[in-house]
Amino acid sequence: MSGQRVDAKVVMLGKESVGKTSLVERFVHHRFLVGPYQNTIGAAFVARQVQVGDKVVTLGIWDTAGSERYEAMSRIYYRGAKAAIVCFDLTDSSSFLRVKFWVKELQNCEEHCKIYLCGTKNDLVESDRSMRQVDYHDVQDFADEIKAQLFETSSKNGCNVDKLFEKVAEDINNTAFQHITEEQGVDLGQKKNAYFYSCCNH
Ligand SMILES: Nc1nc2c(ncn2[C@@H]2O[C@H](COP(=O)(O)OP(=O)(O)OP(=O)(O)O)[C@@H](O)[C@H]2O)c(=O)[nH]1
Repeated sequence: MSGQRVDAKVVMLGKESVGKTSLVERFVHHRFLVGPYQNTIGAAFVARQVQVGDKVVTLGIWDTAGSERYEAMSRIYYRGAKAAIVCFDLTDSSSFLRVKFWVKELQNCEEHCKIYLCGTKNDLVESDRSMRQVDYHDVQDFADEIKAQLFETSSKNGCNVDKLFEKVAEDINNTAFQHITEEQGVDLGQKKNAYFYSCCNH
């Protein structure tokens, strides 16, 4: 396996303005863009390599438009995805309702796509706890129910952003390795647990 490359499609989903583009910007370009909010039209693609042990995993990331106007198009982008990062804004309860819609879609149409829940704009709730509109326990219960991993991130200060994408790459690499090993008749006996990454400050 040494030196083998693994390429995988990753899709960003979630209501408009939850911060999908900002997450990708932070991860790929290590920056947070300030200025007037510009909604994504259709989708944008970017690729970044992540080192996982001695392997390189290339994540091909589709950043979809959150506006319901583009909903039908988003379906095109999650087709064949190995991972979906389903985002919600910790300061907007309606964005978490939208998460449930996307999770149902993925469960019905892309059963092999691994789901990651991502609560965004953690910096806002860290600076003022009254801004939190999405209860942590509700999300964790939902994540457990769908066997998803949960992250709370801030693209503004970078909290947990690399961890999220690195975990995606690691899981993709493990799955690819598991497939190869299973083809070779070896049982890895792996069991993955849902878990949660809280804020960096804790
Ligand atoms: N404070 C704070 N603001 C954020 C964060 N992430 C995004 N924002 C802001 O939220 C707004 C929307 O961010 P985008 O990344 O464009 O959201 P999006 O989900 O890609 O939006 P669509 O393209 O419409 O689907 C922008 O004004 C960002 O600056 C964050 O971590 N912290």
